[in-house]
Amino acid sequence: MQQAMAADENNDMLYEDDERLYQTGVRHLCEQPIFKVPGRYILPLEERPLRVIDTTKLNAGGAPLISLPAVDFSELTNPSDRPAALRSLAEACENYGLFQLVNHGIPSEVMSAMVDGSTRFFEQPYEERAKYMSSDMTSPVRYGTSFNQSKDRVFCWRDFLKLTCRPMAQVLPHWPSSPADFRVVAAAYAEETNSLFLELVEAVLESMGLGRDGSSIMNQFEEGSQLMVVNCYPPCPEPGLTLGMPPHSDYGFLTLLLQDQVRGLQIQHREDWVTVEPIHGSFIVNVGDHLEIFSNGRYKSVLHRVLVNATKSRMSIATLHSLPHSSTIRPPPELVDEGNPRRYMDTDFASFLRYISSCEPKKKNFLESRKLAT
Ligand SMILES: O=C(O)CCC(=O)C(=O)O
Ligand SMILES: [Fe+2]
Repeated sequence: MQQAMAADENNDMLYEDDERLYQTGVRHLCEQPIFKVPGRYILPLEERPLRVIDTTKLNAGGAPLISLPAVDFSELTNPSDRPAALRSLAEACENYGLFQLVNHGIPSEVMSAMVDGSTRFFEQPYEERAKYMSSDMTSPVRYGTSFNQSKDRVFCWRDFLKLTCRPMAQVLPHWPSSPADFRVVAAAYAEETNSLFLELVEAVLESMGLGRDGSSIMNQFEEGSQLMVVNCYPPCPEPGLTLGMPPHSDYGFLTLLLQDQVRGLQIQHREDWVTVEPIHGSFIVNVGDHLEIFSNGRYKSVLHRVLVNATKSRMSIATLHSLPHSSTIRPPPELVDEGNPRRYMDTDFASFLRYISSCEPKKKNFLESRKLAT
C-alpha cells in the first residue's frame, strides 16, 4: 500500500515536471533530441491531418495545393485598373475568404529584416524569451506556446510572440530589447503593414459599394488596433499526430500574413483542407470575423490551420488589423435590408475577450456565438 502510494506520487511528480516543460514551449522542448511526440500534443484521431506535408518533396507530399486568387496591389492604386482589381478583391473575399497580395510595395528589406530579427529572437536561449511569458491577454508583449495555453487540452506545436502595435509610442518600450535591433525592425514592419492595411481596407469598403471617401469608418481605422503575431513551428518528429495551429478564423477585419518558404498553412475550401503555396515576398490576406460581421456575411472569414513537418522549422508573421478595441462592429445600413437582414449581433473587442477567456476558441465558434436567429 505504502509502496503503491509512493509510486503514484512519483508519477504525479513526473507528470507535473513534464507539464512544466510543455508550458515552456515547443522550442525549448525540442532543444533536447526528441523522437516521439509527447501525449500532451497528440490529437484525437479525427482531428489529425489526413496527409502530412513532406518538405523534401516538391508536391507537398500529396496534400492538394490550391492556386489562390491573386490581387495585384499596384492595380488597386492605378485609377484605370482599380475597378477590375476591386472586382477580383470582392470575388476572392466572397468565395475564398483570402487572397494572395502581390506588388504590395512594402520594401523587401523591411520584410526580410523582420523575418531575420524574428528568427534571431527565437534562436535566443529560453531564459531570454521567457522574460516575455505572460497570461495577461492585455499585455503589449506576450510570449507563449500552443493556441490558448491555459485552456488547450491538447497542445499545438507552436510558440509565439505577440506584440500589440498601437499606440506605437506607448507599446514600443515593452517590446523585446534583445536582439538589439528587434524593436526597430519590428516597428518598421508594423508601420508598413498598417499603411498597407489602411489602403486595402479602403478598397474592401469600396468593393462592397460603400464609397471611397468620406466614410467615417475610415477615420476609425486610422486609430485602429493592430496585433503582430510571430509564429515559430519547430520540426516535429511525428507530424501526423499534431498540428501547429488548430482550425480557426482570425478575429479582426483583415490579417496580413507573411509565411516563409516552408509549406504548412492550409485553408478549408469546399470542405477540403488545401495547402497554400508560399510565394516569396507576397502576403496572404485573410478575411477575419469582424469583416464577416461588418459585411453582414457577404465576405466570409476563412477557416485555416497549420501543419508541421518532420524536417524544417517554419516561421510566419501575422498582423491582425481591426477597429479600435472600444469600437462596436456592426454592418452599415447600406448592407442590410429586408432581403438581407442582420446576421450578427453588435460585437466589440470586450465580447471577444470574454469569449476566449470562457471557452476554447475553436473553428469559427466566436462568430457562431454572435449569430442572430434569422
Ligand atoms: O502560420 C501560418 O501560416 C498561419 C498563422 C495563423 O493562422 C495565425 O497567426 O493566426
Ligand atoms: Fe490565423
